[in-house]
Amino acid sequence: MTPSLYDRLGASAGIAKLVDKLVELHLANPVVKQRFLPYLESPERVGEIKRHSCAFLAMGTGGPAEYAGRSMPDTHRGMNISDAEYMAVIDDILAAARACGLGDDVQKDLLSIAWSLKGDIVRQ
Ligand code: HEM
Repeated sequence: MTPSLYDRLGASAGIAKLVDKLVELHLANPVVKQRFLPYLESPERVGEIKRHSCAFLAMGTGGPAEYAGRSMPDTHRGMNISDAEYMAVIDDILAAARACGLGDDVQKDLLSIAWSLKGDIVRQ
């Protein structure tokens, strides 16, 4: 039996590393960095967003976590996120996975989760 995506991501420690890398890449990505730079002024909010993102990913990949953050449409409502921004975030997800040494199978599974959420996030 194939291990769950949660286990292939390296369980909670692997997911925390992936989310840290992802935030680092978003802050350097010219297409989306303006969305995230203002949060650097509230480090406690950055910590909360990271915790929520870890729980969201753990919950969606077969892990034990309970996600206590807002729904994806509620989180991204009013941001008017474009297709180009969505693609940039997907590029960062795959680059973060590669930087964390995660293999092609994991990248493919992350990509399909990301695509399945597109309608909840773009132009909400
Ligand atoms: C697969 C795509 C995406 C997923 C799974 C995702 C997931 C999340 C999650 C779990 C949070 C934390 C929610 C909370 O703390 O309550 C969040 C926050 C956020 N996301 Fe996304 N997101 C995605 C795409 C995007 C895109 C394309 C953008 C814009 C370029 C974006 C911008 C933001 C911002 C600015 C926040 C902070 C919102 C706030 O708390 O004020 N996200 N996202």
